[in-house]
Amino acid sequence: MSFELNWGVIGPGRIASTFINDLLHSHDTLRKDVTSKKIRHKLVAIASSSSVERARKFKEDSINEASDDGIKCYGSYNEIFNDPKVDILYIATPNLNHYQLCFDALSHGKNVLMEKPFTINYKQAEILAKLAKDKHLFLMEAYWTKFLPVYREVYDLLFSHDKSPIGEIKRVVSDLSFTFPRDDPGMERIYDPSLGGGVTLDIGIYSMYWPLGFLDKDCQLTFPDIAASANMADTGVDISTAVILKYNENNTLGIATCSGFFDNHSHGVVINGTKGRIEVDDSCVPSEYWVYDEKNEPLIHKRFNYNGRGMFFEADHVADCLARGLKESPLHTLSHTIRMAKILDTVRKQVGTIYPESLESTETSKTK
Ligand SMILES: NC(=O)C1=CN([C@@H]2O[C@H](COP(=O)(O)OP(=O)(O)OC[C@H]3O[C@@H](n4cnc5c(N)ncnc54)[C@H](OP(=O)(O)O)[C@@H]3O)[C@@H](O)[C@H]2O)C=CC1
Ligand SMILES: O=C1OC[C@@H](O)[C@H](O)[C@H]1O
Repeated sequence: MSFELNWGVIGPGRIASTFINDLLHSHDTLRKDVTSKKIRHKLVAIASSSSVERARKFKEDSINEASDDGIKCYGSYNEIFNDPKVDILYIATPNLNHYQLCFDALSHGKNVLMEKPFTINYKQAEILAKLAKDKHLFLMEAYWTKFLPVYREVYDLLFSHDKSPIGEIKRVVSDLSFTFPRDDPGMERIYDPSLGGGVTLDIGIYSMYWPLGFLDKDCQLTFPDIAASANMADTGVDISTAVILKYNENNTLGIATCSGFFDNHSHGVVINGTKGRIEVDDSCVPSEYWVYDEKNEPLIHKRFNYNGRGMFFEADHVADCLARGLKESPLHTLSHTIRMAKILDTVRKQVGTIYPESLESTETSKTK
């Protein structure tokens, strides 16, 4: 029996277009549940807050005709919350309204895949997690990196065997940096504090998730000591940031950096152990990893190629969770999301990225 998941999209912009293209049009053989027809994804509705024409344009641009089985287009977000055909909403708006939209979606009984950063702050993240639990709905932060084959294999190498090939993990160093041109209109969401800008919430989250995921994988350790510092943009948000996370219980260090000043072409992640190290090419979209022993001898080198961006790994995982009746991903739990939200709050406080009170608020109003 095939499980069909009916998706609705809120925020028909850049990343939503990539996600939908992956979801519907990638037939990669690594998508075992899709190629075997165990799960089937369907897009049933798209909502734009600007106009119904914008939703229609998104449909025309992102979806081939074969996938258009009567997709509804709405000119307001509120309408999609009330569409009974929608099983799960993928919310892909800029950071500023993540909390409000997710709150409304859950309140209307919809499961949610919420783009990163999950919320503006920790308090909002906690409220959403509790709401999903109270309403028995599925909720996951769209930290898609965690579902890519490189992340999964490295994780399994380190934690699913009797012996890790690099001994005890002692340090994780990671970076994610891109050139974010100050005057490019598409960069508004990075520079504008009223849109929840700053590199910490935009890309720092990717580099910080490696230390969190590998040094405190089950979020069981005491919250780490954090020291953060940043270069600031003239708009008052951080644009190049360094964070140290010190875990006292297992005596480990995470060093996570991110910058909007340059593209980092060097390896994005190094996991140092007592008997070797693992390097990963990129902290956001990893496609390759290397394992070395303590004498710097190469042990493993593996590269993955697939068709599409790879956001389908996350989407297929979500479908599998829903098919199994799960309300939370076992791989990317809400504890991870809430822990990360607390780390992000701490970093922002230390570096001085301040948002308007309206963004930080946990009060909700009705979405139009
Ligand atoms: N997983 C990943 O790899 C990536 C994730 N992201 C995340 O996805 C989210 C969206 O990013 P991106 O797609 O680049 O965003 P866009 O700037 O393309 O905006 C997405 C859509 O959000 C809607 N929107 C709602 N409110 C606003 C507002 N106040 N200002 C502007 N647009 C608004 C607009 O659609 P309409 O008006 O029609 O409703 C817009 O098209 C961000 O939170 C970002 O962090 C971004 C890039 C990559
Ligand atoms: O999530 C993201 O990943 C890729 C970056 O280019 C983008 O700014 C960010 O939002």
